Amino acid sequence: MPATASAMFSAYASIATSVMLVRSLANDLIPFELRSYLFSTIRNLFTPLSSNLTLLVDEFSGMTRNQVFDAAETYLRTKVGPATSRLRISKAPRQRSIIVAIDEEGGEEIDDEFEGIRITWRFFRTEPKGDHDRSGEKRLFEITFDKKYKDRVLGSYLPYVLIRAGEIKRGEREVKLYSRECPFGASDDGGGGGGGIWGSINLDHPSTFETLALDPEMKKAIMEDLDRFVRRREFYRKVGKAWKRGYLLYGPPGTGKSSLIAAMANYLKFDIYDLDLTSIYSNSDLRRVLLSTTNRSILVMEDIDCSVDLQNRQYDEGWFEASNPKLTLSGLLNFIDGLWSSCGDERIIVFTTNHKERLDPALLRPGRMDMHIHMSYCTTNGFKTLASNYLGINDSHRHRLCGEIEGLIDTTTVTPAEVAEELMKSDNKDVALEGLASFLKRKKGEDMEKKEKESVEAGVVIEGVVKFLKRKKVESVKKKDEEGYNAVVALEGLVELVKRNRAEAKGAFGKENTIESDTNEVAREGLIEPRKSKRVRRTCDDDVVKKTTVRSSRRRRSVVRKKSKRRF
Ligand SMILES: Nc1ncnc2c1ncn2[C@@H]1O[C@H](COP(=O)(O)OP(=O)(O)OP(=O)(O)O)[C@@H](O)[C@H]1O
Repeated sequence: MPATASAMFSAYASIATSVMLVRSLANDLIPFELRSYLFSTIRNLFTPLSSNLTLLVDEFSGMTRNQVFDAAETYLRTKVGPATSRLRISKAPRQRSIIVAIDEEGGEEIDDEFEGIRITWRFFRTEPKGDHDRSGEKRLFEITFDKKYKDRVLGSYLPYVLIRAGEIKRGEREVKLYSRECPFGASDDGGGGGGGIWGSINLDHPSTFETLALDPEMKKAIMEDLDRFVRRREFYRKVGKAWKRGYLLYGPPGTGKSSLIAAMANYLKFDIYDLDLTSIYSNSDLRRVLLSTTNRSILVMEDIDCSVDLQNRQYDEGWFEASNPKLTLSGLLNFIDGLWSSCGDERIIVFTTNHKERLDPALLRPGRMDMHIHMSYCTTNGFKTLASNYLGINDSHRHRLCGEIEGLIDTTTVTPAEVAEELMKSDNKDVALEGLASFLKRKKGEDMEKKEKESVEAGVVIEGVVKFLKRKKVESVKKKDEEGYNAVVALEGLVELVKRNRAEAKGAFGKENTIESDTNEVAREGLIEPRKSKRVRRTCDDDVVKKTTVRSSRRRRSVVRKKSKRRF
């Protein structure tokens, strides 16, 4: 027995030595490529041929996220079948619905079928290979299917997964409100929007176009404008314009500017980036912050007239800007319609102001802010919407006080916020509407008192001017001073004009909601035919004054010329 064991051991030793010798000879004599080929041929001889093909989907593609991976995560949530044994659920604070996802740890397999092709998805992770491996843990999906369907899976199935994932995301999407001063510091969804510069929370603002107290025509116009904007990707590309749109919302405080922005975001499911310009110190700061916003978003700059002193355009250009890297108007304009504006798609920019007249004309120039929306004091239509929202009162169930209230609203400067406040005071319709009616009567009294006071003050000033002019006219006639006389007559004309405008303005409250758009731009956008285009402009008190001024001063000049000829 021992002799046999020793013989076996020596035979094994000599075989092992020969194998090692052959191997080292093969390594030395046969090139690497030929060796691999031989080994794989031998291996294939003993392995049954697989009819399956496996695709690997990494989480990252270079430095950026792999869109197929992200789409698969979303898509597979809807593919949970009877074979699935573990699911992962989550809900971030303020998120409305529970998110169900496949369990990444359990190596779950999910079967899917597409046009008769059976496809199996499997999720797995790869651990870093030792301390030297800097790539860290990797997350992957494995997609397995019959090889013969390779083209259909790559050409039809995967694009379908991408589209479906987009639809699912849009359907369950929560609108986010991003702010640089967000108390949560980072996005509460763990999502990457904002690149760390912005923090976000879910936008819980319930405002919608249905709840907004606005003129129905104006609501329709804004909604149509938004719809047209989002479906015009190809149009913007064709005409060589950045895919963005600017809205200027102006009007007194409490007329619904912020509510309209929330309604727009809820309607389009666009995130809101709320930018406080006072926290921006330089143009490069602005550029950095704006570049970290995402597509399909609304960038809001509220109270633009008081945010920063953007009036001094003469200092913006040239050496001054280079030596003072502060935030300037030109820096801002560059983002609205300069080269930087083309960075990103489907962007909406909204400026709000309580004082449009204080804005630099450069900001208002056509093409900068595409739509100027006047948010007015409450109108009858506005009241009807609020009464329906707050008390469930509508035209078929009109309250006895509605007529009186509508009459009062027409002649009072009251904001929708004030009306809403009164309507909220009681659930009882009688009590709430009686409260509103007496509030409006009080307000109307105050309005009239204020107007009367202003009118008396202005009247005193005008009378003083009239007396002064009469004296001067007599003096210039005595001195035969034709130039002085003409000047006095011209000034008299102006005084008359002011008087007339005051009378006109007394009747007008400027209460209609209006939209102004540059009609060339409107024509370009295909809203109206170019030949019918004209500047759409109505109802602002200032406009009434401006138009009258132009017309009347022309008339006045000819009257002055005739009169002075007659006199001398
Ligand atoms: N047009 C409106 N339709 C419905 N509700 C409105 C409207 N305007 C104001 N409100 C109500 O008044 C509140 C304040 O309005 P909002 O903040 O939108 O006004 P704003 O014009 O943005 O004011 P500010 O200029 O002071 O920011 C809102 O929460 C809403 O309840």
